[in-house]
Amino acid sequence: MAAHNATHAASVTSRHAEPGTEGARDREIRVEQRHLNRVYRRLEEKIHEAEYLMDDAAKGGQVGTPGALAERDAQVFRAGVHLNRLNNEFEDFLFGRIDLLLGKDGKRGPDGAYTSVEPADDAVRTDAAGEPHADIAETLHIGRLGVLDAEYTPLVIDWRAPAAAPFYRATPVAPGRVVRRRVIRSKGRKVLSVEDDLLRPELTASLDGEPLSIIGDGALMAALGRARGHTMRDIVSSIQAEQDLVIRAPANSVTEVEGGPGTGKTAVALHRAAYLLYQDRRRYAGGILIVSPTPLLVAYTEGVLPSLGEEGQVAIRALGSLSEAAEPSERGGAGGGSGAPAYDEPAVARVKGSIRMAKVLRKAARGALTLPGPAPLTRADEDGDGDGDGDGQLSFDGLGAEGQRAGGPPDHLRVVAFGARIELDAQKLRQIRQAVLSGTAPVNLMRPRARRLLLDALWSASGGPRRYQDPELAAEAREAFDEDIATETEFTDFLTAWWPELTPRRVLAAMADEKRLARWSGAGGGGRGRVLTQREVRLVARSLRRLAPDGSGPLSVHDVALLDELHTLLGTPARPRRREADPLDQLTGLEELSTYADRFASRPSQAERLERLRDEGRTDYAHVIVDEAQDLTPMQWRMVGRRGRQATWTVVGDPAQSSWSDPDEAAAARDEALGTRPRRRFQLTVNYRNPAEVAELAARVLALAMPGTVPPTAVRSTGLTPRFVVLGDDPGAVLRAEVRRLLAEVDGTVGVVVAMERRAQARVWLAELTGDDTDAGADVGVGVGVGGAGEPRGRVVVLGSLEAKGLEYDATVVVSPAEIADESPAGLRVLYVALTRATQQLTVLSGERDDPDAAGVPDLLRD
Ligand SMILES: Nc1ncnc2c1ncn2[C@@H]1O[C@H](COP(=O)(O)OP(=O)(O)OP(=O)(O)O)[C@@H](O)[C@H]1O
Repeated sequence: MAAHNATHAASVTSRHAEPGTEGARDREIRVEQRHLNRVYRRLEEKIHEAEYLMDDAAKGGQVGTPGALAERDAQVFRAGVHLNRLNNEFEDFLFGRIDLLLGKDGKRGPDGAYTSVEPADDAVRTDAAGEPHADIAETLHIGRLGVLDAEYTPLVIDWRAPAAAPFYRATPVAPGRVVRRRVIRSKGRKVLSVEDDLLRPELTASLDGEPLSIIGDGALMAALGRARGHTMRDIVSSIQAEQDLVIRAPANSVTEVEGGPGTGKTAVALHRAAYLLYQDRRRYAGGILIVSPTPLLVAYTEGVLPSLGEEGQVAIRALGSLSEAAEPSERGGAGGGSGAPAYDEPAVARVKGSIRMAKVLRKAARGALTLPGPAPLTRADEDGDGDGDGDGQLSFDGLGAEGQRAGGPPDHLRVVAFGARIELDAQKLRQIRQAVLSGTAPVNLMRPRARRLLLDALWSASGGPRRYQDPELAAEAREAFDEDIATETEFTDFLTAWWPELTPRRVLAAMADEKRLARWSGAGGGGRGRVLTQREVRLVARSLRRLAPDGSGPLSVHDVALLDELHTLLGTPARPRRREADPLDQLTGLEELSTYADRFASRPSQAERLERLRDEGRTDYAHVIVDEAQDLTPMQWRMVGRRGRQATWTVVGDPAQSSWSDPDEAAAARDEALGTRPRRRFQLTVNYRNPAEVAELAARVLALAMPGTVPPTAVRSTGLTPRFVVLGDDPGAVLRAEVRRLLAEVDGTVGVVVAMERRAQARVWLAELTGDDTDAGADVGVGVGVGGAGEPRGRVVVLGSLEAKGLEYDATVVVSPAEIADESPAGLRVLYVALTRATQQLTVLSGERDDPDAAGVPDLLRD
């Protein structure tokens, strides 16, 4: 067995020899290299084993008893998963090591490591001169996956295993058994460097008879100082104690995490997903949803889970892509567009996000049954061309001619049954509709009830009930009557037009009509009970004019929550399943002849399964993680809440960064979504992103935005105070010069944050640096101006203030704080977000509106 996990006997008295010298460093790197070599040799053995198993299983899969085949099936699956994971080339596969004192009770866990957190009473001895000494009893290496040697001794402990927790939790104040914590940086199979933290500086410790070396100043600072790219890195080698508590918190009920900018909330949320999967893979595989505010943040963070070995297990979705109701509908016409490229101004967003919209939509979903053309989809339209050519022209043999002429639903039903004419007039039809709508079922699912009530009414009108005294005879006659009428195309066509199948997009588009929306929001009567004011009605209706009548067209992120609500209110009628016709199938049951190996080969990958779940409109996730939770509007909370009715939750956010103007309304909707589940609250207090100089400036805005809120403590300082520059007469040139200067100063990215309304202009100003040729007049949608690879293209990003959420850049230029602050009632908090994006340097550019002083410091940022 390897020495790395052995109990070391020798005792040593000297303190750390040659601490931090090159000789000691090289020696320690060689030590770790030897261990890494062993790990890779073992991984290669495992890969060969897995390949052999797969091969063997494929050959043997066609014979054997059902039990043996099922067992073989399971083996193959396990081997496949293992092989897949081992084949992933991880950078920093092995990244940590802890050297520990003997555990209190000497017990070991299933992974071979001592389980006790506290050291044994005799782990530390005192020499004659009163100096404490200790022997390192156990050394554990920590990595992205657990690796055991042939004797089941851990070569690497999975970072999520209980035995790895001391690597993250130990502090000099509460070191437990940890004497030395080491972060190992490697690339591929080569160890590049080691950085140590000494957690028991009071001890003289020895390992295998040698003094314990301490190299470097700790890994955290090294990690924080590195240049940023366009994707987030995992923090697995330097998770801090307060973060680790959140990551490993038990997943029952709701885990709420608050913390200021840069405290690692997003990082913690992602690592928590990986931890939960490790903890209980069966429960969580494919069933964790991470909700992010913007597609930019999704793109920024989606590489983290694969780097933690969790590819395809977790769905990360932007709020604008969460609802299938926003997908271009199969039958609802072309040009639907997915995602959320349109932008709603704050005043519009405020109304669309408000909980009051739930009431409006309830009315809209019902009111839309009487919409005029272009008509709803009907059977005549099931050719899928979506042109509605059958609608409005349905001929009911004189049925409802008036309604048809007006382009609305028929208001008149006339049928011939048992040789007699029977009619239902507009008033009767209205009554029936109201009776149906008094139910609570989704509107599209009410059609069967509507059909039944129509038949009841026709039966009554035919005089049927009066004609038969004998109940049995009456029942028989009624059955025959129903069958007669219900099979008439006149009747079925009438029903399709009178109770059309509505799509969420079509109903949303119908809200672009101001008068109609006023009716649906009770604003027509100018008084009591109205849900939206006339002004709000106008704002919403105007914003929806970008949609075609069938609802195709660009959506804003706020529209998506409305569509999702409508989807719930309308429901999807069950359709008969289409089955690929294969006559042999039914005759012989041939599909049973496929082998287990065949079925394994055609087994969908995790990613495919996840995609399929999404296509099926999965709404029952086992765990939902909400990032930037402070920004969800009440309507978005309802949408997210529907995806986690039975779930446990992790909710991370920072109220001080909220761009939503009515926090109380959002809090109520959040409570509704999370239900009465008990909550566990955590607070993160250290800012790992911003240097102290940047954090100090941002704190001035925080004091204005949320007086009394304590900002997180910045963990490092760069000595570079923020720069202030006045935009002057040629703002484009000033901005370009500043961006060029910063590109020369930092190795990584430069983010330029402007007011939402200024995005197009800023893109033009910076086109020569970003390689973006969008013209100024265009609606820039999600507005990223990232060019291709190379210098400086690909390093400069232009963002609207609301898009900067969650992102970070080596250097940030914030253009006109006043413009950003004035854009919405939550503008100061949005400005706070903009000012907290930089990891190295910050420049603030001021226009006239900022009222800069002689040093160029804008009014809002002065002391
Ligand atoms: N323990 C850590 N070790 C190394 N880097 C860390 C650690 N914790 C956080 N960071 C880094 O700090 C930066 C900020 O982290 P993150 O984006 O998760 O913070 P946040 O709280 O979500 O910020 P915001 O509220 O502004 O979105 C990231 O670059 C992250 O990698």
